[in-house]
Amino acid sequence: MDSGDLKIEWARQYMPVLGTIADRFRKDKPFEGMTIGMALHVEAKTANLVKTLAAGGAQVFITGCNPLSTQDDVAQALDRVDGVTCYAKRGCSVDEYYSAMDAVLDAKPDITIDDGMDLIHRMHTSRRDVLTKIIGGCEETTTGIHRLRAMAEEGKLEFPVIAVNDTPMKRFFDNVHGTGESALTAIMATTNNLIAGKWLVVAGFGYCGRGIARKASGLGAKVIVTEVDPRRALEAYMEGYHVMPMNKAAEIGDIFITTTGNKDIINEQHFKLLKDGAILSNAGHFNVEIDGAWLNKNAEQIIERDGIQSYLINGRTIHLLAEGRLVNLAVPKGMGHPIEVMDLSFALQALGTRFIAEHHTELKPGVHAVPDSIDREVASIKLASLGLGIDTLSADQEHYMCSWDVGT
Ligand SMILES: NC(=O)c1ccc[n+]([C@@H]2O[C@H](COP(=O)([O-])OP(=O)(O)OC[C@H]3O[C@@H](n4cnc5c(N)ncnc54)[C@H](O)[C@@H]3O)[C@@H](O)[C@H]2O)c1
Repeated sequence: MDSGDLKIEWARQYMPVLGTIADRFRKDKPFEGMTIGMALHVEAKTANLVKTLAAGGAQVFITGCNPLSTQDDVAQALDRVDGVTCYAKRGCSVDEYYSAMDAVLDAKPDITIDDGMDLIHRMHTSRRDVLTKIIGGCEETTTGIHRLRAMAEEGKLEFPVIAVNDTPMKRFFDNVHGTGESALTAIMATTNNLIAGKWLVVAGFGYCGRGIARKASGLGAKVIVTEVDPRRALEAYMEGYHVMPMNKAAEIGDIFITTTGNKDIINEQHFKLLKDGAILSNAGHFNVEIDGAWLNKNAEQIIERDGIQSYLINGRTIHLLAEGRLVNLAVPKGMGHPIEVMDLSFALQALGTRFIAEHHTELKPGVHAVPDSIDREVASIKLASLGLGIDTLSADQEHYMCSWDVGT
């Protein structure tokens, strides 16, 4: 086994839910004769999802969904798996990135699996030739769902897509615990900085921001939250965090993590306020949350280290991690989410893909929720793998929960 195979095998040991589903797929072959096109972060956990779909009879074609998140040894190991072709390469140019997407689309997929909606966007613009065969898709992340909903509202989305991100089993674990732990792990591994005692600014108190704030606070950071939603800002305040606008936080923060899914969160006006040595990072999907283009254009000097660009501005140095791309995956030491978390998210992807394969004729073009039965099934398999039991509702309790006639 080479390093890529060893990484995939390491992850497999901690993915009992996906393992259970792979055993079922091996028996039932739900994707026999189908082609699945994927654009996901190509690393060891994703490789196990790909192998699960191939075990179900699919021909799988995959590329990356970010130029910096591919692990080349894993991509090569995946390409050697029967029924799998992998085009991903770390550090590819933008042209190479889209050529690899086109190579996936050349395979004429029946089903797509995206993280950020780049495949689906391409199919609806420059690659409309592949729309004739497609039966549906699955989307992994918040930003991809935002884009899909915007498309659907304009009547532009031409096939059904399952919003894997929007289920409790994804948001409560992947976004909260996955992004929370892995963003901080990546920052610590890249900078070798102490978190304890630092002012750590979290922009956006959504699912990801909550996880980052909670875990940073557990490590001893003094957490500042910036928000635009008054309810979420109040929630952050009640959790014990400092709440303020970014132009105030910019003067105080030592480490910044943006996770809004929005653009220009830290921009020119904030760069001018930052302390010398401030560390900026992004955990949102696209590299638009921190205005790196302004820094590249206006810095008096730029020093490149592995995963860190340091910019000299007005006599102060500002450090940007991973070019502002999602820090937990794009820094050289970024491992992405912990394996156990992706076991749940990818179990949802695998069962969502099967749902599309079996029910696409009943689904209209648009964004569809993951059926609640699938979400519960993933939770139940995970609980069983942990050896944990829970109670069940009695018939009397079920009746009580659905009735209105019993009062005080
Ligand atoms: N790094 C990862 O591995 C990973 C994992 C999951 C999701 N994501 C990405 O992280 C981003 C956030 O996801 P989420 O599930 O937490 O979304 P969410 O919608 O739950 O939270 C986003 C929050 O940002 C706030 N916000 C928007 N604009 C803002 C601004 N200008 N200033 C301050 N706050 C602002 C919103 O009010 C909201 O509370 C998305 O881009 C998503 O795709 C990344």
